[in-house]
Amino acid sequence: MSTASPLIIALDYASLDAALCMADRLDPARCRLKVGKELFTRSGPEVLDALHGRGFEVFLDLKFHDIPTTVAGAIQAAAEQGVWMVNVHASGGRRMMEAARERLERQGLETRLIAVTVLTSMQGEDLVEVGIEAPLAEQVERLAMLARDSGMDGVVCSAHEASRLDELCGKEFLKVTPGIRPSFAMAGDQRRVMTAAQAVTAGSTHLVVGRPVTQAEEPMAALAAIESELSGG
Ligand SMILES: O=C(O)c1cc(=O)[nH]c(=O)n1[C@@H]1O[C@H](COP(=O)(O)O)[C@@H](O)[C@H]1O
Repeated sequence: MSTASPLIIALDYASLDAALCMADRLDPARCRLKVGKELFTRSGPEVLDALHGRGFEVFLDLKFHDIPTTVAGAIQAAAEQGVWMVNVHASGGRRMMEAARERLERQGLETRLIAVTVLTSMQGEDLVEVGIEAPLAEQVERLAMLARDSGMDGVVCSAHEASRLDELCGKEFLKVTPGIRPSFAMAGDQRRVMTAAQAVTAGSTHLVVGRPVTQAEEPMAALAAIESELSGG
């Protein structure tokens, strides 16, 4: 099932059963789901079949970062499982991203391909520690433009950078933003956070939401509260 909702719920669980339990409480007409490293490493492709079978579109978030041939092969493998979106780290560089794009095109695969700029858990001082002296916003812009020029459909960025990336890369370029904290939720380990409504106003095209929905007593009620924030309610 295809949905017009910008919401992507992160199924960050340690077991297939726990992930499917949550999926069964959500509605594929009102959100997409994200499968990340922990769940996929434990369950393998079985989780993708199970979620597709329930009608969900899936963002497979494995953030590949390796030599170009290895990443191109991994992206092909992901796309052949029928996922809606996959990602790489933009810091893997132009040749890596171009190889991934080329492989999808050669195989006629339509999975959306995006690149992570700077993780939303990072701040300027974290970048300095890994040898990047540029201000965080500048580093995000640099990686987003490199991603666009290397054929990516969009980027993962925080909502704080979305409006600038709208100007630089255009509206069509996807801005997938984690670090969404509805007015009722805690920031936790996230550093660059915004509410869903603020993020969409800033130019985010898709919003990744994990714990504010998955740890809510009533996940669909939490999702409905976010929808209501989005529609100005
Ligand atoms: O690629 C991602 O999805 C991602 C990139 C990023 O910069 N920051 C980030 O938090 N994420 C993911 O977004 C989700 C956020 O979950 P919550 O913090 O629980 O809402 C997690 O699954 C993270 O792995």
